[in-house]
Amino acid sequence: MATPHISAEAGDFAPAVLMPGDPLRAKRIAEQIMPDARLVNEVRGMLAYTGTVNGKPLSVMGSGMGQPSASIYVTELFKFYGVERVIRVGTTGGISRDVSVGDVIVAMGAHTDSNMNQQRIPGVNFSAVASFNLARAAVDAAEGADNVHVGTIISRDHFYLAIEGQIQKLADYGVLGVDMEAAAMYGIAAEFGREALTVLTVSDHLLDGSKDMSAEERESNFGTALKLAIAAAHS
Ligand SMILES: O=P(O)(O)O[C@H]1O[C@H](CO)[C@@H](O)[C@H]1O
Ligand SMILES: O=c1cc[nH]c(=O)[nH]1
Repeated sequence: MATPHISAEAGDFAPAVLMPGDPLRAKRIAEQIMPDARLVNEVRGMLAYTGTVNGKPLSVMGSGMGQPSASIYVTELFKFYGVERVIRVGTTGGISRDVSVGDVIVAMGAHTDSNMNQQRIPGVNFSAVASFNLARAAVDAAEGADNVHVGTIISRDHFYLAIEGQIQKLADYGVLGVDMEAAAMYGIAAEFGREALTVLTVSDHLLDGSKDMSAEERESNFGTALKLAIAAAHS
């Protein structure tokens, strides 16, 4: 079997899939946590691996950047490969003054400026929320660490467009950070009755850029987020 974007065979994916935006980060994660990892997709360079962690099956696959790209892969994983859980493992720009570069955010809900979930239910502003069970497992695995925050983020379509006053207002509302995929992933999980969670490492801060990570650090500083994501995947 194959889909337009995934060439894996039926059964090639584990029930839980970790999804970083960058396919090369998927490769690094797979090599780091699964000595038995095997490549199951490379269509369009969107690398996916399946192996085991502590004897339990797990897959890792890139989602690409932005809600349309992530939506294609998450939909195909749920619809054609029987995947039950996706856990996004990504980077975020900090918004709240309570979060610092290097901290981790467990995203319970994702506001968005995108129209993707708006199209789902006529007349409804869809609430994009994480699986409570996955979030609880991730938070439990954090064991009260004070650099792990739980709350809302915003999934924006633009990476660069700055709208005057927007970030400050989001901070006023307690929004912890920004990414570009979570809201759509949560919407697709609701559509298919499956589970999704997003665990993000703060790579930069939109209100204070003095400690922002380098591009290289953004790709390698995700140890805590990975630990929480694996705990959620296997909960
Ligand atoms: O680090 P990843 O997972 O790619 O996540 C963030 O980084 C990308 C932008 O640089 C967007 O995909 C955003 O959501
Ligand atoms: O979407 C994102 C992700 C990381 N950092 C940002 O500033 N924005």
